[in-house]
Amino acid sequence: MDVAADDAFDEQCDYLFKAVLIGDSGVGKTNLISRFAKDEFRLDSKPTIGVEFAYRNIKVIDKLIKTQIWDTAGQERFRAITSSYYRGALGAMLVYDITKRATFVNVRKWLRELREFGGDDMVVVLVGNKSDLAQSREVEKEEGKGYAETERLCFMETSALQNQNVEEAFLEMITKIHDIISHKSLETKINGTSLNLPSGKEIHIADEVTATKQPNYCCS
Ligand SMILES: Nc1nc2c(ncn2[C@@H]2O[C@H](COP(=O)(O)OP(=O)(O)OP(=O)(O)O)[C@@H](O)[C@H]2O)c(=O)[nH]1
Repeated sequence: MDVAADDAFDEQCDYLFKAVLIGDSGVGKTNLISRFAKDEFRLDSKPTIGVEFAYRNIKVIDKLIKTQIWDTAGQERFRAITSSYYRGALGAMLVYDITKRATFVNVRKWLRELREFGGDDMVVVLVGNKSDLAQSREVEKEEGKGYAETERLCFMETSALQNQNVEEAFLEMITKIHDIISHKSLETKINGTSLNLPSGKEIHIADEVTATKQPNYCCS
């Protein structure tokens, strides 16, 4: 999409979603985002410091959705303030490296943080990245999948390097968020309150969809 087309999309977009990536340092968060947002990959990428953003515009059914994707450092000393990182996020990708067991063990720690600071309706996708390095695998696919099922998360193995399942993982998350938003909008309309902003756009952030307490959505 060129800049003019991007501006036109902004004018017409129905939803703005915020999504965050979390996981240990070096698991490939930055490269997953740059693959999805710009179709780029860097073998020599440096650790993220603070927070970075990327955007991707897509159409889901009849709605134009702009997704703002937040990337922060896996390393504690470079991390942004946790509560503001999660604020307003409707989706999260929790990433581990299939060749480093410690990054999978730490998924539990990241999930605790996410459940403490994130919204209750947040769509969470557990991602085992670097599937191109299957010969050095330390976490079996079934183990990742099993853990995701236990915790009611979506699950996918990806390779940012080979561009495998990256689009699918992000689209799974965005489509699920869209489903929840559509459901909530319907509920709101039935209850007689409009979510429309003065501009006529329905810009959704977490506060508008966390009215009821529910567990995180899973892929079933
Ligand atoms: N083989 C392979 N290498 C990858 C893949 N994704 C990322 N990498 C490499 O892994 C290293 C770390 O990638 P990053 O994307 O910077 O990792 P990160 O999770 O953002 O790291 P922090 O910013 O420190 O939290 C880089 O050398 C990447 O080139 C992948 O799918 N396959």
